[in-house]
Amino acid sequence: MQLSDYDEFPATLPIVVEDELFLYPFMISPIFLTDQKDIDAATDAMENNSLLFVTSSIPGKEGSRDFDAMYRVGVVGSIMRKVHIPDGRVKILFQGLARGKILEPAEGDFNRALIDIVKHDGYDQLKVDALMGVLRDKIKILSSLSSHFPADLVRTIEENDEPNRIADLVSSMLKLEKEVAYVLYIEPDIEKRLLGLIDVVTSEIESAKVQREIRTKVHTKIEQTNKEYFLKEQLKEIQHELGMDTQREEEIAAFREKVEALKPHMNEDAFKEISKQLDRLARMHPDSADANVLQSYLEWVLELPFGKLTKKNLSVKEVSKELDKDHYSLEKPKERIVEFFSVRELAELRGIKQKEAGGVILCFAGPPGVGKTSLANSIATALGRPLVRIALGGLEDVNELRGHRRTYVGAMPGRLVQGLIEAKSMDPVIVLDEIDKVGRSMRGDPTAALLEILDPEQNSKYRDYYLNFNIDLSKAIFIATANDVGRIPAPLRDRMEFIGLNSYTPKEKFEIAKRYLIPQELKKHALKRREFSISDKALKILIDEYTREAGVRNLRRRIAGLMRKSARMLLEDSSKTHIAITKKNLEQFTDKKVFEISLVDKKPQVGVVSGLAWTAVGGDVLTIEAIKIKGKGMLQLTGSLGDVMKESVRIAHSVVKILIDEKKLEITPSCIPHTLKEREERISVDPSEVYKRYDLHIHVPEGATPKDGPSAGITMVTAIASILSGRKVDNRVAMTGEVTLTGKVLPIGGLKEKLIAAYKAGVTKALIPQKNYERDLDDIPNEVKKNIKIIGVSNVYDVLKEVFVK
Ligand SMILES: Nc1ncnc2c1ncn2[C@@H]1O[C@H](COP(=O)(O)OP(=O)(O)OP(=O)(O)O)[C@@H](O)[C@H]1O
Repeated sequence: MQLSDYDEFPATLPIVVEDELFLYPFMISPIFLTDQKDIDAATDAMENNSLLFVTSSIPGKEGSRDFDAMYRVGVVGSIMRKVHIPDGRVKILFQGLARGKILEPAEGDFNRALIDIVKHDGYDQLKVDALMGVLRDKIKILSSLSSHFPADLVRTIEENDEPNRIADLVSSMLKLEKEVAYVLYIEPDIEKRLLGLIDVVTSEIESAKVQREIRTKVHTKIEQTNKEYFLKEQLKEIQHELGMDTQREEEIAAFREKVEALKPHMNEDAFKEISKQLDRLARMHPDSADANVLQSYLEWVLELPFGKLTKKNLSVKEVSKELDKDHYSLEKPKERIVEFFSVRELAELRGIKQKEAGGVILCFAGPPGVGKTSLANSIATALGRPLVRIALGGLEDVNELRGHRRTYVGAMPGRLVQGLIEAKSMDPVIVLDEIDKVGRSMRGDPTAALLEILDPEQNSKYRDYYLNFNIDLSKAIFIATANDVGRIPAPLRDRMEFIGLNSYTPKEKFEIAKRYLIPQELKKHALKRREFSISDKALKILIDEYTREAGVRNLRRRIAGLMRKSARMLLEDSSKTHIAITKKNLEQFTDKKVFEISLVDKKPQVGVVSGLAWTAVGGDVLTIEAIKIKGKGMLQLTGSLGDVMKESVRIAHSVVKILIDEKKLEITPSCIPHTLKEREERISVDPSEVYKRYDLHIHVPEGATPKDGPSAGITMVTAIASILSGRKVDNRVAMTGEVTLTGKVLPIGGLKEKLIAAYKAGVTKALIPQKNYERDLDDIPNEVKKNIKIIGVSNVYDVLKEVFVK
């Protein structure tokens, strides 16, 4: 349809209002109609084969089809095609023919109005040509800077002479805001219109230049990102073509299948959390960082042994059998363990829950290598449960135990949860190794976390921060190990039942090696019994001179070393069928000797005394040294002594002073430094002058090792008494005992360790508090009792009677 088909204007035409586009004559544009009034107007125009008037809505009034919401001047044109789209919209292809103007709205169900064609004013050709020249030049510049102006459009502008048409074309390409576009569109004076357009194009050029500058700056970066983006997209496309992206769907489906299978075994809380995270993963872009985090979360949680139990009933008989099978001696600890499990078995038989049965935790306490972990191992074997070992000593952060929240970079579940996963069962035996080392260098509050883990009231709802749901730990059996019970935080200590393990005597070590370590190591080294042997003498030397330890860990290593060498010799020389290690050739098989405990000095000395000490790694013999320097009765202490030990030296000093005052410790005049006058005039001096005129310096060697405790009391008394009285002390006598100001001797701890150490150091006589003598002597190995004369002492007089060389 042509405009000329309408010879009569003004004419009443249906009106369509366009909310987004601003149309110009001579443009062919698709228009989507959603408003019923627009659809009706277009339908009317099609049915009546009439022209259509299309105008834009006034900014801010989009959506309204009232007359005051639309611009008065628009485009008269015809509908080339009309299509109904399935979603209810109607699409028309509209060809603009002329500029039209609403003269007067008309009545009707849809918008109609009396429309007239807007005629252009006449113009000065010369001026307009000049303006058009300027506009064309500007457009050329703009097209070189911006992709909005394609080259063929520039050509059309060059070839066309109709200024209004060119103005329409340029306006349409500039994507002007509606208001600006409308002002230029309705301008009747073409000169003004062209000038307005030149202004707009000039400012467009400026902004295009700035944009270009910015773009060059960020160009390299964007280029790189774009390159990666496109490569990734291409890769995805290729994967899609090859059907490889179904892999992810399969992965999600596999996760879902697993979750469903585990659902009956997990609590509601867990199911909800896991399902939630799985749904999130399914919605995520597979390459996003979050997707990776969730993926590993799901991999972890679905490994948890939900609902898996070993199903074996507790049997004390088996526990006892296993303990005997793998351990020599240790009668008392074994007995205590069996008693502990008897209570549990009884409670189980009678249907009493662990909570009600008291639910205490076993703790094996003793020096390293004496079989704490190995006892726990036997318990696990007897109960048919897997063993999980959690080393608390190496932990730096309490969240390593409880899990890091998922938002933390590199987050993982806590060690306990990892342990359950490793054990593949919810009721393993969990060994909390070195519970006494907890909390000293850790971030967070490990005691609180451990209390929750160990408390049967709370551990059925144990929450790991990473999992973010509760799990039931109450089926697991916890066993703690510690070197020094005193260092376990008090609240934890209250929950535990301690089973003490002590250092082994050389004879015990010998038996353990013969019965257990050698056969076990033979197996590990693929050696047959007839291929390797070690004589008893050689084994004894190995124990005494090549290891220095409370337990047998290094001894095991030494034996393993012998076997490695033997295995090599057997392989290298096929004529050899047997390697025998004897006292003579032992040195060729092992490296340097380490003397276990240095032997005490056999030579009696003044001011040098052997004291017995207990440490977390076993007993020890400490030499205490005292010297006197002329002075004013001051006391100087060195050797990293703790406060309690310092106090006990002061007490000892006072006790000796009183002994001197009461003439219980003989001070010969030669011990006292006399003045010249006293010497010349032979003035007799009171014995008390000895402690007034001498400063004392007390030192405990191995100065870098911290020492504390009151049990060196009688040793200090001896050292001070010896130095002041000038009497020699028999160093083969060693002693331990706290001393009071009145000279009484109080009992001490760790007696067994101390006496074993004394025995190893070649001590012949040991002075111990009378109370310990009466109470603890049964625990001391016979081997020690046979070789050392043990004497109970109640006060310092008893001590001094025994120590000096006559
Ligand atoms: N009485 C024993 N009978 C047989 N073997 C023993 C005995 N005591 C210890 N062992 C062996 O000594 C080695 C060290 O023991 P274990 O690892 O249990 O020491 P531990 O007390 O747990 O030390 P730590 O405190 O350093 O962990 C083990 O190989 C164990 O088999």
